[in-house]
Amino acid sequence: MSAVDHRATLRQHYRALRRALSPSQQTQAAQDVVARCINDPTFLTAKTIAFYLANDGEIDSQYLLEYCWQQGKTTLLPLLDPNLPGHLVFIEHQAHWPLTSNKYGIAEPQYNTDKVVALQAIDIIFTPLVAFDLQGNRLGMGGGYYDRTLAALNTDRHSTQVLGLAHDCQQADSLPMQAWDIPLHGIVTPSQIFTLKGSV
Ligand SMILES: Nc1nc2c(c(=O)[nH]1)N(C=O)[C@@H](CNc1ccc(C(=O)N[C@@H](CCC(=O)O)C(=O)O)cc1)CN2
Ligand SMILES: Nc1ncnc2c1ncn2[C@@H]1O[C@H](COP(=O)(O)OP(=O)(O)OP(=O)(O)O)[C@@H](O)[C@H]1O
Repeated sequence: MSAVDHRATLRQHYRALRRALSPSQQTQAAQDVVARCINDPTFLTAKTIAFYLANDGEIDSQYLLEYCWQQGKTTLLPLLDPNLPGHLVFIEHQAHWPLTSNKYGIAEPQYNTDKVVALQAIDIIFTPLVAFDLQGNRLGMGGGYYDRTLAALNTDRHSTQVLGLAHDCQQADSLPMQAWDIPLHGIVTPSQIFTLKGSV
């Protein structure tokens, strides 16, 4: 089986696992993630945090987002970059600000250059993922959006922490790595926070 086929098979497997979670399991998982984060020093000191709006059984970051609103943090959501196909921009989003649906049916903020935040100015980027391993490999939906966008962090000096947010059932023993993959600094699941080698 080619590497691409293998990734496609893995995607199907882990997407089915997360979609099989019941609404009450999803709610519990989303609440547990808040409990894990609110004692974490990286999270506590972060002022600007990028989230995503859950799709396809992904762990829901809405409670964590709402907690950040209460704490007065600057919260961001990804938007498919209208100027650079295949890339994301991170846009400020606060309670009740309008959202529209993108081509995948995922809600996203409206494009507004005044609200775009540069990658290096973000303290934590929570990424959605299909599967992760403890080497920091991330298997996403296959669009390459996060890898292309986060590639800028490979070269620049920065303190941005890229953290996967995932259900425990999305943990794989070992995922195939691609040359362009951007390793995660950590992974937050309902049961624990994994801090990986190389993070600050
Ligand atoms: N919640 C969330 N937001 C996100 C991402 C994500 O993975 N999750 N993305 C992470 O990069 C970007 C969008 N990437 C995506 C890539 C593929 C599909 C997807 O559903 N593909 C379908 C086919 C959909 C179609 O073409 O109409 C599929 O593979 O079944 C969704 C999002 C930006 N926003
Ligand atoms: N830095 C990059 N530069 C150019 N192309 C890239 C880059 N990163 C990824 N790609 C392209 O994107 C395609 C999808 O990549 P990959 O399967 O790793 O996506 P993914 O991480 O699963 O998706 P996503 O980040 O959207 O959740 C790859 O076939 C690759 O050609």
